[in-house]
Amino acid sequence: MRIALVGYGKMGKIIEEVAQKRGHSIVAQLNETPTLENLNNPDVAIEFSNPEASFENSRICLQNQIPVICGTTGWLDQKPEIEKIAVENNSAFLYGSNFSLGVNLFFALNEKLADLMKNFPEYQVQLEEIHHTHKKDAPSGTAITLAEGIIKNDPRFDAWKLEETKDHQLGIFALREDEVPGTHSVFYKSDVDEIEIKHTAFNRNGFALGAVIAAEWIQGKKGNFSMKDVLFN
Ligand SMILES: NC(=O)C1=CN([C@@H]2O[C@H](COP(=O)(O)OP(=O)(O)OC[C@H]3O[C@@H](n4cnc5c(N)ncnc54)[C@H](OP(=O)(O)O)[C@@H]3O)[C@@H](O)[C@H]2O)C=CC1
Ligand SMILES: O=C(O)C1=N[C@H](C(=O)O)C[C@H](O)C1
Repeated sequence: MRIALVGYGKMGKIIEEVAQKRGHSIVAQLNETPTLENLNNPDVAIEFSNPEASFENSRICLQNQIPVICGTTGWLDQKPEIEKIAVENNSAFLYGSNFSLGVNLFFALNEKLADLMKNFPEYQVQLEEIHHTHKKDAPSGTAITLAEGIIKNDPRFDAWKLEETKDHQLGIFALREDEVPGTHSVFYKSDVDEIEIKHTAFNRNGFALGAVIAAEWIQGKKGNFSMKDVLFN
């Protein structure tokens, strides 16, 4: 497979290593807006750039019928629009707030736990994410997906907010520490005890492998997808 890396920073470089080990060719390493020329005729674009650039990068690829695997977080208000562009151009788009297998299993566990806990209001729910100090967005995309998973299953909540849980708003503490690759916890705390589920990434390799597996999976497909389609269907 010919892969264009749109965003060649910390993630782009690890994705390159993983993709080459799996026999793929890297045909573009871009830290600028993609064009038909600099994309160099890829089978897929893997987009890990920054919140300001991501929508435009995906738009350009999709309008040229290049499928996009997008891992950039912090631009989600524009997701419905990019999904419309994917369909209108008969192309394919897959967004994942987190591409690691472990986190996608954690997402499923989080939803099951939220469904179980919805009948026990004595437990206060709180989310926490910890990331490296270079991270541009807060809360993390992964924490937002976790919050959405709880809101979907527990009618006590209808929105998320930064900081502490209050009334119908589920709280997310976003902490920034040194070089932490990504740690996410969900706490259910009562007066007498606490239940905690936690995912800790040791490095970025799991995110990169998931993105390459998604790029392999999307070949020949049309429409909008998520990692649930790749891993669990
Ligand atoms: N979904 C997932 O599993 C994961 C998602 N992420 C997300 O991926 C994104 C990137 O993370 P990370 O690699 O750590 O960040 P980095 O800052 O290390 O890399 C981002 C790269 O994008 C480049 N860039 C800047 N402007 C553009 C543009 N217009 N078009 C293309 N590239 C551009 C930057 O170049 P320059 O430095 O020259 O500005 C930089 O090299 C973040 O949003 C992060 O949250 C991260 C890990 C896992
Ligand atoms: O910026 C990062 O590094 C990460 N971003 C993603 C997010 O916002 O959830 C995924 C992972 O946690 C690392």
